[in-house]
Amino acid sequence: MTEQDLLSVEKLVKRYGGLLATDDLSLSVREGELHAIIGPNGAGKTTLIKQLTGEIPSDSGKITFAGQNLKRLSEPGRSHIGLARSFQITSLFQEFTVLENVCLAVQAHNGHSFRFWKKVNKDKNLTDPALDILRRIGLEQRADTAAANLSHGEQRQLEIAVALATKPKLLLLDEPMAGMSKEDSERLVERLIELKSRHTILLVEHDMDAVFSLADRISVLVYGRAIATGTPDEIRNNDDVRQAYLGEEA
Ligand SMILES: Nc1ncnc2c1ncn2[C@@H]1O[C@H](COP(=O)(O)OP(=O)(O)OP(=O)(O)O)[C@@H](O)[C@H]1O
Repeated sequence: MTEQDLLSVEKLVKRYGGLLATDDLSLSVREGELHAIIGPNGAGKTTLIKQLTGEIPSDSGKITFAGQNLKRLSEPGRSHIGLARSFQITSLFQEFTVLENVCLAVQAHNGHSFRFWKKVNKDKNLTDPALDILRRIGLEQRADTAAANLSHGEQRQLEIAVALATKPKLLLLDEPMAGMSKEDSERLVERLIELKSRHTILLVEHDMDAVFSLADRISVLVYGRAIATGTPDEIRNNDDVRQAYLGEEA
């Protein structure tokens, strides 16, 4: 671990019965970078994200985030110190508007309950930061639309907006482009280029065009191990990566 590292993963292990989903994995995310994790299906990307957030326990190894060992920290505790995963569509309040969803997340992060949800879109302490986030993610025109009436791509943007409401030090994005049209993906890439100037981001994504245009560094996971970490050019030209994963695509 170096001083630049916001997140450091050392010799992390997760077993599912006889299967090593995370196999002695070490990697780090530097403050300010967008670090992408790629790898074939079943490589262990989602498992790693879940270990980072605390959704599943690790069998061994160490995760250090912002100078703190995460071992004894619960999922909400990790979110509180700035580790935020973009929420899944299923966790959005579908009948509430876009603005209300983000206001509720701002309110929850400020430590208040959802009791007064009816008033959230009238409270400037909530609407000001929420509208700022919606502008950054490109959803401000949809502020008054019910989440249920958004397109798939817009719902994915709203998930990221909800995660941003927790003021994360590190934003974990697990396949944000999944299920999106090419146009929506390209639009989201533009937004992420803006977001990455203000946030450190760990991105798990199958869309290689998005990964190679966004990432400062890329780690390639195969069978739970990082076989390479480097800049997009280094990864493109790495023979092990080409053989194991990218083939002629790179
Ligand atoms: N709850 C579970 N119980 C048993 N095995 C699991 C469980 N979750 C994941 N696995 C296995 O762990 C390995 C890693 O899965 P994981 O979902 O982390 O991979 P992934 O890289 O995210 O894949 P994808 O790109 O398809 O999303 C796979 O072999 C998967 O079958």
